[in-house]
Order: sequence, then structure tokens, then C-alpha cells
Amino acid sequence: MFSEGENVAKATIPLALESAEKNLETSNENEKARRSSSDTAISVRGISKCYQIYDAPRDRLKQFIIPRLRLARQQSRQYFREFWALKGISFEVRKGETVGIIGRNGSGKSTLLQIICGTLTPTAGSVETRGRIAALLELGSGFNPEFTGRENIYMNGAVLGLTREEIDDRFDSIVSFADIGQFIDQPVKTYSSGMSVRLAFAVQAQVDPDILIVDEALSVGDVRFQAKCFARLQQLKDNGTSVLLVTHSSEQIVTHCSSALLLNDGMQFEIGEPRHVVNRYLDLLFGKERRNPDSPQAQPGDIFQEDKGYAESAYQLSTDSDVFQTRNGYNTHEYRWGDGTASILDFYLAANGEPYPSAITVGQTVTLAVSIKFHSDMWRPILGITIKTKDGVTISGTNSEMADLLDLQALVKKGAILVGKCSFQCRLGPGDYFVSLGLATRENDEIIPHDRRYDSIHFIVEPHNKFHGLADLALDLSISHIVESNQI
Ligand SMILES: Nc1ncnc2c1ncn2[C@@H]1O[C@H](COP(=O)(O)OP(=O)(O)OP(=O)(O)O)[C@@H](O)[C@H]1O
Repeated sequence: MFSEGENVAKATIPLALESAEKNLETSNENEKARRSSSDTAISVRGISKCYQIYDAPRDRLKQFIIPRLRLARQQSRQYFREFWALKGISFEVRKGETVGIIGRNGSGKSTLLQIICGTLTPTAGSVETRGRIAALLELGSGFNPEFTGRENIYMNGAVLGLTREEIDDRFDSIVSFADIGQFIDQPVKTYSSGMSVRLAFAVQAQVDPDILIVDEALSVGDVRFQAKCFARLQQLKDNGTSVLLVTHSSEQIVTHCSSALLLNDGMQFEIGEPRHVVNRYLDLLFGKERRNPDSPQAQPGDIFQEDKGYAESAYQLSTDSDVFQTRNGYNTHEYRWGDGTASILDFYLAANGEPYPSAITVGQTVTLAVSIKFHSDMWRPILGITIKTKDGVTISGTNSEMADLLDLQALVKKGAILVGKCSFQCRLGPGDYFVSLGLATRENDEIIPHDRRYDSIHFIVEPHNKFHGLADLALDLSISHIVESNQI
């Protein structure tokens, strides 16, 4: 049905062994193997999970009874359908590594985590884990709703293998982390979902697990609590805890994970560097009828005739061929997809009028212009732009719908060239930034990408000491009155 061996080989290399290979060049082969395996916290090999789906409860009964009534040699009918929730998943997680697991609803993420935790048995394959596993699999997982928070802390701690004294030692820090006040002595059934998650995370994270598994639970907590959880996750990672994090947030993946696994229909769709995996995920979410628009459908030159005016514009943007990749600042690692019915051909970037600058000084006015060619008629195209940090955190983004651009709220004819322009004052912290561009249309509730060029332009903001942080909010710091010490 599927080749497990193939998957093992493919998956383990990017996650765990790549850097190990570099480190071990000087060691002998045996030492290599010993050290690599002692560094491994989780080893998942060829995991598959098949559920039996029964159309009616009586079929389940028939499946149980009838084969037992027949003679052993007689072939019995099957009363269920097979559903493979996971197929041939293989990867390894090293000590101190945080691996993000991402995928659409129903792609198999929770099933995989349950198998790793040992609460679900795989149909095929095996999992090996080292050390204490703490898991936050669902709301208030492991809590008895009738018990108080206090009682549940002791119960959970015991399940995680802690003695009463060890729990006593950690009790105050758990309660302080959860920060649910007097509710600690109320039955857990009276808690809000956010409070349950606070307590559950506090317990799991304060028992110093070797492996911590978090399934979406953090999305329930408020933003301040989430920030606190991620700070704690960082501490745990620094102390060697391996973390498996299931989330639908691509930003959490790029910000907190050292590698990522993308599941699709139960299969390992992509594994490796978080930003790349996240781009593949976005591709799955929005990339209907994916096709790389490398070769424009219109004949070179014919559009140029119609659109002479644009070619003469201040930005000297190409209007007939794709020269995007020839410009200074083009990121060769851009991620491009779309159905190819429009092409983003060219871009112009300037800082205070200087074209394609090697670096931008804070405070300068940045101008970005792009030319787009339409290879078919298009109703209300949407032009979007997003600026992200090199870690994939979105700083700001907008699109022609949000900006209410009337020019695009109409039919754009095949052959037309559009030049979009965006300018902003650079109020960014020093560092590297990436611009993503996109041209799409909306069909009912679905976005159809025609040409998306993610992280396609790279620019650098020069070091400065005007402020610290990602962006300047023009914080207005002032002191209204100083009282001399001898007047107090
Ligand atoms: N006990 C079960 N019996 C039959 N099918 C199941 C069972 N549990 C899960 N499934 C199916 O297996 C698939 C994977 O489910 P799973 O919960 O692992 O997905 P998921 O990626 O965690 O989804 P979500 O993002 O919505 O939480 C789904 O199609 C689900 O319907």
C-alpha cells in the first residue's frame, strides 16, 4: 500500500541527522551511531493508523460475531471500510529540539501525537521515546472535573511519575504559573476552557519533562498567557526538553520551531526548515490549481504594444517579460505559486529616490512598485503585499480590497498590464526583511492565487539606535515635572 522504508530514509535526514553528520566527521562510525542515537528523544518509524469505519452499529456487531461462527478456512465478509488516518510517517526529534506539526483539519496531527504519547496504538510502525513525556493533548487533559485544581495537580503529578514531595516542591510555582487565583480550590468543572488550559500547561511545564507535547491547547489561552507559555517553552528547550507543537499558526511554527512537519491526508507532505514547510502549508491552503507560472501564457511583446505608457513610467518596469529575478534585492529563495493566469513581472524598490539601495536608513521613504501582466480576463483582482522579518513574523500587510482601490474593483481585460505602487516611511528595526507579493481573485469564499511570490524581495535596514524592537511606534516619551530632592 505504501513504502515505509522509503519514508524512513527521507524523513530522518532533514530533522535529526543533518547537523549530526557535520559534527561527527572526525569520529569513527561506531561513535557516530552511539552519539546520534543518544541524542534522539523521539524516533517515529513508519507509523500508519487505520480506523475501521462502520456504516451502522449492527455492522460492528456482525464483524465481531460472524467470523467467529464460520469455519476457520471460510473467508468471511468485511463489514467495515478502512480509513487510513496516517500513512508511513517517519521522523526523529533530538533533545532540545522543537518540532512543529502543521496541517489542515483532519490531516492526522492529533492521531500522530496520541500514538507518540502511547494513548493510541498504531496499525503499523513503531515509536521510541526517551524520558518523561508530558502532554497537553486536549482541554484540561487528564483532569478529573469533580476534583479541585489543587487535587488535580497532585493527581496529574503522580501520573507523570512525581512523588508527593516532588509535587509539594513544585506546587507553588505551578499555582503561580497558572495564575487562576482562588479557583485553585474549586472543582475543575467550574473552570472556563482558558483556566483549564492554564492549569494544565502549568502542571505539564513545571514537571521538567524530557518531552513536552502540545496539541493546539495554547490557542485557547489569552495572548499574555501564550507569551508566558512560549517563554517557558524556551526555558525548557534550553534545558534539553524536546517539544512537539501542533498548531495552525504558521507564525508560531517559524518563531518557535527548529524544524517542522507538514501532514496532508495522513501523509508526510513536507519536513524540514520551518519557513519552507510553512510556505508549503500555505500552498496547500490557498494554492488551488497550483502551477508555477514560469512561462507566461501570452506571447512576449504583444502586451507591450498595448501598454507603452507603463514602460515609460518613472520606475522603468518591464511590461512584457519576467525580469523580476534580475533586480537587486531579488531573493532567490522566493516561494512562487499560482495558476499562471497573471504574472508579476518586475519590481522597483527605492529609498528616498535611490533605486535598489543596498541598505535602507531608518526614516527614509521606501517606494515599491510592481508590474503585473494579465493572461486572461479577471474580475476584481486583488493585489496584496506583506512585509515580514527574516524569521517569518509579519510586520505589516495590506491588499487592494482592504485599501479600497476602486481601479481593481472591476473587470481587468486579458492583456492588460497593471502597475501597483506602495510607499511607506521606514520605521523598522535594523535587520533583514522580506516582501511577499500576490495577485489573486475571489470565487465565493475561496481565494484563487494567480501569482504569489512569497519572500521575493529582500531589503536590509541599516543598524541604528533610534529605538529598539521590530518597529517604531513613535513612542512619545517625556517627563512633565522634576522635583528637586531638597524640595521633597
Ligand atoms: N476514532 C476514529 N475513528 C475514525 N476516524 C477517526 C477517528 N479519530 C480520528 N479519525 C479521523 O482521522 C483523521 C485524522 O484526525 P485527526 O484528529 O488526527 O486530525 P487533525 O489533523 O488533528 O485535525 P484537526 O486539525 O481538526 O484537529 C480525520 O479524518 C478523522 O476524522
